[in-house]
Formats: sequence, C-alpha cells, structure tokens
Amino acid sequence: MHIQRSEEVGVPPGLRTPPRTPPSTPPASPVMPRSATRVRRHSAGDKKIFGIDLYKNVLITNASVRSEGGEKVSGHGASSSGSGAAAKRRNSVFVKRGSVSMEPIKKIDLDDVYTVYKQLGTGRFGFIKLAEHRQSGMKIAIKFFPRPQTKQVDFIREYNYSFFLSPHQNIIDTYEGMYQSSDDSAFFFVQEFCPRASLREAVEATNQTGIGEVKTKQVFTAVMSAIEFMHDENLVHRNLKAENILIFDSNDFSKVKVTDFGLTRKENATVKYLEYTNCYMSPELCETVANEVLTVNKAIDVWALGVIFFYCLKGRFPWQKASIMCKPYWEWEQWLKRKNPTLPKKFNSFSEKGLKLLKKTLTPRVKDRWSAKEVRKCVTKEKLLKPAKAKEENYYIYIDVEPNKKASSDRSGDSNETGDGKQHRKSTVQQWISTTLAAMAEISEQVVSARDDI
Ligand SMILES: Nc1ncnc2c1ncn2[C@@H]1O[C@H](COP(=O)(O)OP(=O)(O)OP(=O)(O)O)[C@@H](O)[C@H]1O
Repeated sequence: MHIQRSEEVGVPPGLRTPPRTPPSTPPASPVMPRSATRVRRHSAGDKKIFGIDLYKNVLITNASVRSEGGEKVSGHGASSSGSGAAAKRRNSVFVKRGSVSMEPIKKIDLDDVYTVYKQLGTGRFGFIKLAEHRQSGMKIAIKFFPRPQTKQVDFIREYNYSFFLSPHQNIIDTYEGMYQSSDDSAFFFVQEFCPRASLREAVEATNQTGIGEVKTKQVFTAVMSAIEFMHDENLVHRNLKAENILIFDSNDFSKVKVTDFGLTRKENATVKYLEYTNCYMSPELCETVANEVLTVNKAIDVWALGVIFFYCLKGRFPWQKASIMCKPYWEWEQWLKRKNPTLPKKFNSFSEKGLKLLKKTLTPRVKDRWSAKEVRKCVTKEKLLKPAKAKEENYYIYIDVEPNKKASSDRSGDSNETGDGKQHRKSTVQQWISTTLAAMAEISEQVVSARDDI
C-alpha cells in the first residue's frame, strides 16, 4: 500500500517521492517526509484516516517481522509456529509485498548523495549524524544502525514506525526509504534535522533549576499530543526520555517533537526483557530479571512521563532507579503507601495538582496509573508548582500516624532538628536498610528459581 502524494506542497526541489520500483542507480536524493504531503494534522478525524491506512501497514510489518523470527505479538493471533492458520496469515502478509513496509533496502554510496558531518548523538542501537543532501543543500539527520550487530528485522521495524508516525506534528519527520551503505557496514534512514537541542540538554543548561512551569507546559502539550496519538493507535513508545524529546527552538519551546521509535511495539505484544535499566523505567520493569518475558503496556510510557515531568520542573531526576534498593525511590513509595507520613522534601515545591500528577504517574500500581489523556489534561490546565513563598512549607503530611511520631514528622523540614526528629530519621534509615536487605534476599531467591526453570 502506498499513500498517495498527489499534491506535494512545499517540497524542496529534488525531494520528490521516488519511483515505486527501485532505481538501478542510487537515488539522487532523500525523499520527502510523510508530513510534507498535504496530510492534515492530528485531530480525531485524522486518527481514523491514519488508523486505517498507516497502522495496517505497521501491523503488516510486525507480522512479517514475526514470521522472520522476531518477537511474538499476542493479540493478533499470529505465531511463527508454522501451523496451517499461521501459514495462511503469513501468506496474506507477503501478498502485500508492494507495500511501503516491504520495500527493498537500497544500497547506496553515502558520499555520492550526502556530505556527512558531525555525530549528533549515540544510542544503544546506533548513532545519528548530521549531513547535507548534496543536491538540495538541505541539512538532514542520518540514523545509522551498524551491521552485523543490527538485525535487519529490527531496522525495518524502526523505520516503519518512524515513517508511518511522521505525519503527526509532534513526531520527528522520517523521509521515505531504507538504505544500506555500499560497504555493508550499516543500515540507515534519513530524518529531519533538529538544529537546537534535546530536552535533556535544555534542562541541563538550567543548572539543576528546571525549565519552569511555562516551558514544561509547552513541552508536555506537544509530547502528550504525540503520545496520546500513539496510545490511541495502541502503540507504546517504550523509550520515552528527555534525550528523545527534541526542541527545535530554545526560546519559547513552541516546536517540540518526539523521536526514537526503536522500541515501539503494539500494546500487549510480548517482549523479552534485556538486562538494562535507566531512571525512566517503572518498577515493574526494574524488577524483571534478564530474559523474562513482559507484556507491553501503555502504563510504561505514563511512568516515564511522570519522571520527565519531575525532571523538567526540578532540573534533576527523582531517583536513579525505581527500586526499593534506591533510597530516594523507597522514600517516595513509603509515602505513597502511607507507611511514612512525610513527603520527601524534593516534592515539596509541587502544587496539590502537580503532586497528584506525580502520584498518578509514579505509582507502582500499574492499574492506578493515569492514561496519557489524563496526564495531558492535568499538565495543561492546572497550576503545577506552589507559589514561590509556600515552597519551603511541608503541606503534605498524612494524618493517620501515631501521635508521638507525628510531632517529629511535622518538624522534619526544620534545620533545627530535635532529638525526636533525629530519632525518627534514624529509624527511617534503619527501616530502609532492613527492607532493602529483605528485598535483596528475595530477589536473589527469584533469580535462582528463574534459572532453575530453564
Ligand atoms: N533528528 C535529529 N536531529 C538532531 N539530533 C538528533 C536527531 N535524532 C536524534 N538526535 C540525538 O541523537 C540521540 C540518539 O538518537 P536516538 O535516540 O534515535 O538513538 P538510539 O540508538 O535509538 O538511542 P537509544 O539508546 O535511546 O535507543 C538522541 O538522544 C538525540 O539527542
């Protein structure tokens, strides 16, 4: 299936759609991103159009990826088992060979088409370089996937999600075409270049003060539009982080786009967990052991959004890892579970609604997490921080604690800590140590039993 581009409005010369059959000579130019066509922007109606056209293709790709030995996707009934029904389904997939998702990977000599400049970023799976399209002089970003480390199916999947999500105004534009360097060293595809910075760099530039409420609202309006769009289509990004949010203008943050769809999967797909954690990962991800199979859930993205929200406003991360072995996380969890009456100090500057957003995104109970829509409503409509004067006060103390403990917890924000306060703090640390030790013992038991299962 190919989406028609009858009117290629505003396309620079030389950036037209390529012929559907692969040219015998290397393409003279990258081709236009889907968003350069006259595809109307994100609205309820558009989603329907995309839902039929775009995502059928993404599903096809997923199915073809499955049949080539990729991960299993539950919910669509396909498997690589080779049963009669599955074979039939695979056939129907291959009938679609003329579709964009099945187009060939073209081998080109990079230097014939582009002048490649500096590296813009590196990730776990590849690297991005700034380049200039020789024919048009246009600056573009090339995403490289080194071979042989990158499996072809992973490259095709990422290209397809990136390309088909491109029409959304808050998602990076990906130009049509999958390529392979002539020396076989890498696969690559081409994206629009973001000349400014990622959200990570923007926040780091504030020296741990955060980008403030106005810019946070701007960033979240854009990001939530993209994520709501993906979630409505039952796609989960799975790698939301400040590095993957690109800011095109550093002054008012009016153009913000989400990138990196390398881990994007359909909701309910089953994936193997790899031994890797970062500070955006939810506790259910941090708790898994290597090679454990997980079901993809939108709540993974919602947790990461909570971390990004905190990061934007505070200029630092709430914790390194959402595990009770990480004290800052443990303290937050204890407060959420009402086991500790005192809100950790780093959350004091949030307004009642800002704190509610954190409670409803950074909750270990997956079922209690908000939807992307609820996050967007709260961020865009509510006041997120307390007025500057009130920031030092600690309003959020649960009242259902023993009276003698309450006296000390009320004063926990004071620098002149009393004996009671010190005692309380000491017992909190002791409690954390004993919980951590117990959890470590439990986890090592789980690891042993997981190995025994194999
Ligand atoms: N179009 C672009 N323009 C400018 N910079 C970009 C662009 N795309 C990505 N970058 C920068 O390069 C970094 C790495 O890119 P990307 O996240 O796509 O790689 P990755 O290998 O998928 O990384 P990860 O380890 O997160 O999976 C990004 O964090 C971003 O800061």
